Amino acid sequence: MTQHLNTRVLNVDLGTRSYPIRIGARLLADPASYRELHGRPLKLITDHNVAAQYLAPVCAALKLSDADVLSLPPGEATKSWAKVEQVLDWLLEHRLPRDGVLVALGGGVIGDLAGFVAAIYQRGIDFTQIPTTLLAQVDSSVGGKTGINHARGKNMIGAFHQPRLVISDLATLSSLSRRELLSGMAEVIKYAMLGDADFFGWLEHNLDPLLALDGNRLAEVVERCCAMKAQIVAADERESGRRALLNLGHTFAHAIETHSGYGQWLHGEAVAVGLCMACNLSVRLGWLGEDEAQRCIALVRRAGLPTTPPADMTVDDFHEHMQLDKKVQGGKLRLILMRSIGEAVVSADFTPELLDDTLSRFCRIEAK
Ligand SMILES: NC(=O)c1ccc[n+]([C@@H]2O[C@H](COP(=O)([O-])OP(=O)(O)OC[C@H]3O[C@@H](n4cnc5c(N)ncnc54)[C@H](O)[C@@H]3O)[C@@H](O)[C@H]2O)c1
Ligand SMILES: O=C(O)C(=O)C[C@@H](O)[C@H](O)[C@H](O)COP(=O)(O)O
Ligand SMILES: [Zn+2]
Repeated sequence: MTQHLNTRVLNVDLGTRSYPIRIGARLLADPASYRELHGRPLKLITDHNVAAQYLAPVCAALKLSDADVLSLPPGEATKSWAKVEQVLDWLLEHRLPRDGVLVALGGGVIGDLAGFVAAIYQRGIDFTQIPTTLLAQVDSSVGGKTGINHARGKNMIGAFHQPRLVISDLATLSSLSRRELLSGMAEVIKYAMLGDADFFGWLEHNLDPLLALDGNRLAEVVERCCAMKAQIVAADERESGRRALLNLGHTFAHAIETHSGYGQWLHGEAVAVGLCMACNLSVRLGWLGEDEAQRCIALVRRAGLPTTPPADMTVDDFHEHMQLDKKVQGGKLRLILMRSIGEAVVSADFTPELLDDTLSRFCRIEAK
């Protein structure tokens, strides 16, 4: 990875629960990154892949011993009740007190799991995010949505629980697999589509160096996305209004992830398809220009992300999973749709027929 900008600090403004997001290179090994945690009892969870690369410097910086660390298997299956129980048992066995802090070192899976455990352990303790994937740095480490999956639906069990501190070390992105990097890019494209037309144009121009891990551009992406998310979360922490815009593409995406049993499709890959489907429906409604939809789909494709759902998925499969979407209100599905590039809206103003037209257009086999 090439040159980085200096450390930048953003703030998520939530009154007494406000917290900093530190973004920079080589923060992870620097004890000063964690000054808010000094003197607090700490326990850390991570996954085996991340542990192999980054656990030693974090333990040195935080003065943690082996007994303070629990490493779990990598992958979406770790966002489960079984792992919640395992982490709770481990915290109790090691007697983490209520003034202790649970540290999450890893991607969105570890962050979502740790946040949920922290929300319920002894009725709620502090937690800290050290995100190591692009997806986690631009999205999951910020905003306090925590939770696990259920066989019937993605993130169906969880809590809003904000971290106390987020440390995003950009240097960790250099060891990410290409597939995981691209998965994070889907959420980046989402931000631009839902709320920032200039950023969308910037991404069109800078995609190639970004995917080649240009440090300055990656730093800019993480900063811009976190700034946008911090602002939205500060205004609507519990998604009673505009926070739902961050769900652009996600109703379709979660249906794909649930259908495929979690893990076969990465979250960002499913989001990429969901973005294309949201564009398609928005065009059918006459809200989004066909040319703008094509620009969005072209960017998703150029980023090496999928644009169609799994070949075995039917219109009925989508309906079944979408009924359980958390944005259903008064029995009516609400979707995030596009008015233009940079302007998304939460809407139930589509007919079942139009939605079916979009689903049929994307499903390659007939309904069962
Ligand atoms: N809470 C939220 O607001 C929010 C937002 C977006 C996504 N999510 C959730 O986040 C999860 C996906 O997160 P993810 O994409 O980070 O996946 P992940 O946590 O599974 O990490 C991806 C893979 O990369 C490995 N890895 C992590 N960091 C690495 C590094 N620096 N170098 C090499 N390998 C590394 C991991 O071991 C794992 O195998 C999904 O469950 C999704 O629902 C939550
Ligand atoms: O932070 C949010 O709000 C989001 O919607 C961000 C999404 O990228 C993320 O995937 C989130 O976990 C989805 O939340 P859900 O409430 O639809 O499960
Ligand atoms: Zn997401």
